[in-house]
Amino acid sequence: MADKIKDAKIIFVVGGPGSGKGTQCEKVVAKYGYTHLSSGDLLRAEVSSGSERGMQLQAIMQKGELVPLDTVLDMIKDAMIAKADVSKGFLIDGYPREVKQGEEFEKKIGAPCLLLYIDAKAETMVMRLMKRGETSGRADDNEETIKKRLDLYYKATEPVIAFYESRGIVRKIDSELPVDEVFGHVAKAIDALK
Ligand SMILES: Nc1ccn([C@@H]2O[C@H](COP(=O)(O)OP(=O)(O)OP(=O)(O)O)[C@@H](O)[C@H]2O)c(=O)n1
Ligand SMILES: Nc1nc2c(ncn2[C@@H]2O[C@H](COP(=O)(O)OP(=O)(O)O)[C@@H](O)[C@H]2O)c(=O)[nH]1
Ligand SMILES: [Mg+2]
Repeated sequence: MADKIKDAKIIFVVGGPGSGKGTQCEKVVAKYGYTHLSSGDLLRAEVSSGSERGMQLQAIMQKGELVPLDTVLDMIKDAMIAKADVSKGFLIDGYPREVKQGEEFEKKIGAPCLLLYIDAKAETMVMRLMKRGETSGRADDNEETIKKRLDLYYKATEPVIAFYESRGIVRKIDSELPVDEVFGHVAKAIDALK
């Protein structure tokens, strides 16, 4: 299976909750035709299915905690295999959430060629999420859960960026700018890939 995906580019999209990962990924899909896999969306789809597993996931997500590593990784892997024949590249959005998740991904699937670090200030992220919460219907877009997601991001996910920085594949993107300007920088990072 892993050989099928071997030649496709793998891009990790990492940033805090509400930093704009999903927004930028959509634009990358439109311009480059890459496959966007949001780990959060995959989990929410499982929740919507009403399965037993979905109900367990919902309880974890509502608290802003991390779902067990194997669960998310299996979902990502299955989604990648399903697209392997047609995809030139994969945007892995919202994963890895902790260094261990990155290590397991590489063991089971492959190495990323780029990590897009979507960076916004904490207060910006909170503001965006509160706004998104007015219409998103997401059980975790509320003040209390947002705070927990942010705390966990700084504690568990930021170390992921340092881990890949030592490999020279991190591109830090200032996500305080207007969406199209942010995308300009994202596109530059992708164009630089060979
Ligand atoms: N690799 C992942 C991705 C998501 N989650 C769970 O799913 C929730 C929502 O994830 P996601 O959609 O990625 O949300 P955020 O990054 O917080 O924000 P977003 O839409 O806003 O990217 C997380 O809080 C977490 O409980 C997880 O455990 N592990
Ligand atoms: N002003 C501004 N808002 C943004 C930008 N990017 C995303 N948003 C808004 O911020 C919210 C969170 O964005 P989203 O892409 O869902 O972030 P994610 O949680 O990182 O996936 C959404 O409501 C977006 O409309 C940006 O560059 N500028
Ligand atoms: Mg998102």
